[in-house]
Amino acid sequence: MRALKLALESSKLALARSSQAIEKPDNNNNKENCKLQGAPTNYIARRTWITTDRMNELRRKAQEAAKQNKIFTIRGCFHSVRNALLARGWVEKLDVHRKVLPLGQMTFEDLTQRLPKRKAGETRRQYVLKCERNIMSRFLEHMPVDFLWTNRKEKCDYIDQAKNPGMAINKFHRAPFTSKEGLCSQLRDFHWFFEEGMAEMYFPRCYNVWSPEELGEFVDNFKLTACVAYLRAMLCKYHKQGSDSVFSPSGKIPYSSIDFAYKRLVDYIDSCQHNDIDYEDPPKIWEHDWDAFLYQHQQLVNEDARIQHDGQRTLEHMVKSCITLVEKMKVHWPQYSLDGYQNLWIVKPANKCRGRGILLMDNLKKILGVVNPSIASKSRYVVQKYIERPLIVFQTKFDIRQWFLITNTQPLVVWFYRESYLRFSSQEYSLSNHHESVHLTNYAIQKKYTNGKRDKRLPSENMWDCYSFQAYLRQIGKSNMWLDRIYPGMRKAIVGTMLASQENMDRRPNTFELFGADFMICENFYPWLIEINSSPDLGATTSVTARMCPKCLEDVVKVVIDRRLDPKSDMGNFELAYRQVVPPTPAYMGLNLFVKGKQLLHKANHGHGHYYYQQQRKERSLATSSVFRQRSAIVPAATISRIHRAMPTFNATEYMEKYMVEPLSSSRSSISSTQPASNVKSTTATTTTAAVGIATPCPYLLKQAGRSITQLLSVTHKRNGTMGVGAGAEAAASTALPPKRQRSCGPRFVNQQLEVTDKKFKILIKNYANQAADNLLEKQEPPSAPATAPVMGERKWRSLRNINNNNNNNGNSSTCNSNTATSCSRLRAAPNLLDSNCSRRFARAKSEIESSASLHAIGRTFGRRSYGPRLPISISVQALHRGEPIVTAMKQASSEQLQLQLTQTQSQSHSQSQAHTTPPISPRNVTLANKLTVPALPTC
Ligand SMILES: Nc1ncnc2c1ncn2[C@@H]1O[C@H](COP(=O)(O)OP(=O)(O)OP(=O)(O)O)[C@@H](O)[C@H]1O
Repeated sequence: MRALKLALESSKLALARSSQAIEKPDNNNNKENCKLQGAPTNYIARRTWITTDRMNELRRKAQEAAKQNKIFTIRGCFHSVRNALLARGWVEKLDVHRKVLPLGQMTFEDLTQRLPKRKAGETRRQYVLKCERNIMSRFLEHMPVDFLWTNRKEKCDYIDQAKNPGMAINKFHRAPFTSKEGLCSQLRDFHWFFEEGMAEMYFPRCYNVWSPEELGEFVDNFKLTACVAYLRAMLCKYHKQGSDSVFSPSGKIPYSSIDFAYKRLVDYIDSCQHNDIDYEDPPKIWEHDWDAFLYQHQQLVNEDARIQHDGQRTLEHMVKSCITLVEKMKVHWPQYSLDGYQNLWIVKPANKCRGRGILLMDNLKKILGVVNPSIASKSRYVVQKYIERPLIVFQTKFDIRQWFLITNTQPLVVWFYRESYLRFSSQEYSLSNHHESVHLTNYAIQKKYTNGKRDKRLPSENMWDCYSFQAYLRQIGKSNMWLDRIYPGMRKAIVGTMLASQENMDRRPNTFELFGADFMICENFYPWLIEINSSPDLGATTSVTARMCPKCLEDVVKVVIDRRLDPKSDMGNFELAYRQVVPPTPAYMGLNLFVKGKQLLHKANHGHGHYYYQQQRKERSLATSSVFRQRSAIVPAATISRIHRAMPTFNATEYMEKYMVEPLSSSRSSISSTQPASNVKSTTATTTTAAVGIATPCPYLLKQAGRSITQLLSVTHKRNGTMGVGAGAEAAASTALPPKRQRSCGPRFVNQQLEVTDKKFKILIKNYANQAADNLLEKQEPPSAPATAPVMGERKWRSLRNINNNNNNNGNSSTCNSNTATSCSRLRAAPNLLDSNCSRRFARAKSEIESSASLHAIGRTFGRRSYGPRLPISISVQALHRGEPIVTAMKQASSEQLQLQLTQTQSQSHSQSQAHTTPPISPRNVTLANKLTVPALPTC
């Protein structure tokens, strides 16, 4: 700082000295002085206006500006900014004069030579002002700039700013949301930044398809969107044009396509409600099935083909089910409002602007051909869902350009401009014509086309300011929509984007930037963010922009300059949208906190750490290099996982399986082999058969046993009921768990059911008979036939199992079957028990988990499908409160406790077992039963 101050002092001294050089000859007449200084005679003759008086005046002005830190530089034609600054006493240092002359050697000639030439049409006054600005700028040659307005980012500017921290600059070095790619990745995790009423986001789902992972996600989403679109298109046609327009005995599209789409949506809803958590084998859909379906969708939507129907089946039931399903889908498909029937996507080059290279596509194969060509190409793309149902004004599409200003990133300060303007396309909106003149509304594209046949009320220059739009909204009876939905929606989206990107922006002070965001309005008047531009077009291209742009620039100066001096000064049309409150840092308590550690080296390293590291890096870079990606023709998920294999990963399930299941199964074998033969012999013939099963346990057997239990236990799925069209479709959404957060943003839905189930748990117990349990079972309980398996566990298990559908069963004694009737009545009679079955079961299940140290528990991520084998005993507890840790891993079973439990089980079951002809269902017992009924598997 001291050095910096010294440098500033010396440059100010130089400025004073240079002024002395001019002051000396000022005592005599101009001509002589100029001769003395070596200025040509005709020079003065030509420019009689440059008197030494005037020169001294300019010098004093420059000196004053330097003293007050009011030196600015503008790159580009931002006349409004220049004029606004000049009006505030600032002096411009032209960008061309970057330290041409050595410090302190400025002569009269230096100041007056090489002045700009007079342009044609320039008045004398304008020219004089221009020359004076030029001369003043020369006075300031060695002075640091205090305010830089530039239209391009240059490294040297940020170096200058580092030297002179007081310098304000109008560009952030890093603003990742300004590229399509950056915006997409910044908003990926937006849900972490959601703030009720402050930061909300409507951003059409978008994928950086150069990344194999996101490409896979896009493909999945494309397919699912096609399923939704197919059912919607079918229903829409059915209702509008009648069944004959959709169904026909000679239809090209097989009827099974409806079933196909229906099942995919049911699966999706199941997944959103976490009902798929214990699916062992999710249905495999082959690529050729998808290809066929996507083709059928195209046929239905674009070619007006019909669905084959023999007329024997009634359509009403199917249509009803589809309507119910689509309604349910709305809850779990946040971007439902922007989807249409065509499944249109917009493919954008990641780093281009002005609409260059943008394509509209609805064919998956073609999209993949563009974004993932077989020949390696440098261009990257993002694929975004096209808003098929935008709000259109007089049948014409438009978007809104909205300015906002960021004046600080840490803490975040966002200013929102109250005015905005609309940009119309030159042709009427149509989904059958995918031409850019219809669908891309940016000015750079539309200026290439003459306006087509459109409503006369539309502006010929294809622009409206927000006031005209508000007048239009009043005309159509939606006057409140601007203030209630559109304007606050845009504001929240901007704040949300900034919060999501804050960490990746510069932290430098005195930096601000004006951004231009593009929004599209949906039919329901919600604004959807399309893009944010870092250098918005501020040229006066139309009468609308000619009025608004200079005003906006002036207002920026008001916020950035005037507010520094007076916080209450006028801010023009800018309003403060967000000012982050930073919590105070707690006082330092004198704790000496430090992290101590040692570098971990790979075991097989043997001192070749660097080599090993290099190898790893090579593998990783190969796996992620574009060439590799191109070669690997990334479509199926399997390929993607192959690419990622090189990456170091940690799979908790695998880890636990490795360290917990294997020793268990091996010890299980040893236990079985050491089992006293007398036990086996003393039992009946059936039990002998069962004993064989026990004597030869294997992971396969255990897995099979576990699977059947899982299938039995996952009652909440009601999967069988929902698989077919119209069969119990309601059940799919009956399990009211919080829906999965979508990675792309959209409207937030409030579901009544979700609120109700906040306090519920769904507990699924899967018993894979762990070592201790087996031990006990084998020692204490004589192996019995499945028909005589103990009963006690059933009640317990049922209580756990039925927790989720308590709402339906509550108070309904018919749900208690003959086995549980006793327990139900007993529970009802007990005065201290909780009011409802639900709470009783919940309480019992919870206490059971808490008290049971013998159970292994494993927490699972929401919504992930489980493919791999499970732990010996696992409890999957879904805490319905989102974000709550699901289940913590519990310790290995203590054999005493298990023994105790099982002894109870046996004693109770023994008395009841005779009464039942069917085997009672209990997790533990079923496992045992499975083991017993499978005498010997070939794989064992
Ligand atoms: N998801 C979308 N749905 C509907 N229309 C869209 C979508 N994305 C973009 N558009 C249309 O395409 C136009 C150009 O899109 P975008 O702004 O992303 O491209 P660009 O090349 O960055 O243009 P510019 O640099 O002029 O802002 C938008 O003005 C809008 O009309």
